Amino acid sequence: MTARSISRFWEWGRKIICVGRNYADHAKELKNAIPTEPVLFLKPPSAYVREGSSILVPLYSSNLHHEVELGVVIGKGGTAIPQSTAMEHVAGYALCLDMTARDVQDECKSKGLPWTRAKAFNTSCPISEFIPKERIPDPGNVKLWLKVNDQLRQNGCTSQMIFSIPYLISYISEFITLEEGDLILTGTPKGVSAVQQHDELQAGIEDIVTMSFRVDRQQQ
Ligand SMILES: O=C(O)/C=C/C(=O)CC(=O)C(=O)O
Ligand SMILES: [Mg+2]
Repeated sequence: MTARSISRFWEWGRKIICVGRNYADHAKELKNAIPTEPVLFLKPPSAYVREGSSILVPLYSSNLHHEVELGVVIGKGGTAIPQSTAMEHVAGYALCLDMTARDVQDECKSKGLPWTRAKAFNTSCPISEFIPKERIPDPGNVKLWLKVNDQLRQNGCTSQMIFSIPYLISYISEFITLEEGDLILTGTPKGVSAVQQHDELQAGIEDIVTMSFRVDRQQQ
């Protein structure tokens, strides 16, 4: 039996913990208040989709949005991790999209319901290859971009995050034990917008990684 490798963390079936409203410019574009503590939600491992497969617009949505985000891959688990040692728990990173059925999310928000149908559907978490930790020495200062059909829509920097990666690891692990293979999505900068069937999405982290996905509609 071959040993499993963290470089294929998406196969491990571990948690995907997402941080929302972590960039003031994105919170403002959706007319949300700037949070005073992290806003969290979860996606299941069935949300993962890799390059070569399509992002599927759920049958029940007509307003699917892209959100480009830096993902943090946990290499060493822990509970109540102090900020001072939080980065020792990081194995590496991945470029991620937090695909969001915005129409469904708006409906959930207006009814005071959870965002699960808007955020956790199959293919709602496209990811790049695994990026070893050494390749991003300062994850708090890297540029993220996303194009739709060659048009730049998002162009932000992780230095704009309200809550830093060490803070998020410490905050989350106070009440959710982090495990090897978990992924934390750290929120999106401004520029989110709708995608349509047959669109081509391209995203990148500086010259470190790029990825491409096609959008299709879920079949009946
Ligand atoms: O509150 C809203 O209207 C929307 C929030 C999000 O979708 C949060 C994120 O996922 C994010 O900021 O990355
Ligand atoms: Mg997001």
